[in-house]
Amino acid sequence: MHLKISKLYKQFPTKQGLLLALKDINMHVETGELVCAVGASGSGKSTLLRLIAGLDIPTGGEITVDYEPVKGPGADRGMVFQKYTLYPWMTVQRNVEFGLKLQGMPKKQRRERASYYLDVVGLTNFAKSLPKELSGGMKQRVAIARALACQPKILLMDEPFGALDVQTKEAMQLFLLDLWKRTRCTILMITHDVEEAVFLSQRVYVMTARPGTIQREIIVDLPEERTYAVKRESKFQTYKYEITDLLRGKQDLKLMTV
Ligand SMILES: Nc1ncnc2c1ncn2[C@@H]1O[C@H](COP(=O)(O)OP(=O)(O)OP(=O)(O)O)[C@@H](O)[C@H]1O
Repeated sequence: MHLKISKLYKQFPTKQGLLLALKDINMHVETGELVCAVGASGSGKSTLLRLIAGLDIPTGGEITVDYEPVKGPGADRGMVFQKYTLYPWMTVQRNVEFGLKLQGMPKKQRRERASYYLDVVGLTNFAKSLPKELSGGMKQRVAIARALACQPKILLMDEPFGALDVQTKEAMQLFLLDLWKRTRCTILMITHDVEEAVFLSQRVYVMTARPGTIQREIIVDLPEERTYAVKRESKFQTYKYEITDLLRGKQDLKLMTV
């Protein structure tokens, strides 16, 4: 798998005129990587992910998956959003099967595939439950199982843990790292949480706002085996401060001009 984004621009028409949401974005994700794009509100993170997912069209530039230009949504890219997007009237099992049903997969095969991924996310015992019977973290695990069930080349995650409380969020980060290690899936995640980006990634793209650009690519040279203890290491803190300073840079400048 090779995701490549070249000279990507996105403009939106607004009442005040054209708004440049993304400017000259260049990035890539390779097979088996877990990469985060981190940025403040308005840096164009969601816009970027929507363009990669094929839910919107760029104003300029190109996105390719395995050298094929993205022209619309496709099963090769799985999405997990911040807000739970499960169908409340369907059981957990049916929710996970839904995408496979749309693809026309026969019933027996999709039952087996969904059961497999429910096991991967540790929710076999909740297959018959309704989403309302699950905690926030469990709902996100169902959403991840649903995306993985379609066996995408890359999982695109839009602030997946943003709506969770601090403890659940930390547990879900460890869950994601463990899942990534077991399945070796390729993940591009966007987040505004610097600590989350450093904790999860091998590489971090730092985005700044107005217009949204990639200010820096940072290779996170931390042990692959990450536990909470990593967060206390001075190297972890250095990455965190470096990224926070990059994000703060523009804000300080703005404050000085007010
Ligand atoms: N459909 C749209 N029409 C007009 N402007 C838009 C549209 N979508 C996004 N924008 C603008 O583009 C910029 C980037 O928005 P985007 O939601 O991608 O940022 P973000 O980094 O994901 O922010 P947040 O973390 O708050 O979700 C913002 O200024 C936003 O107002």
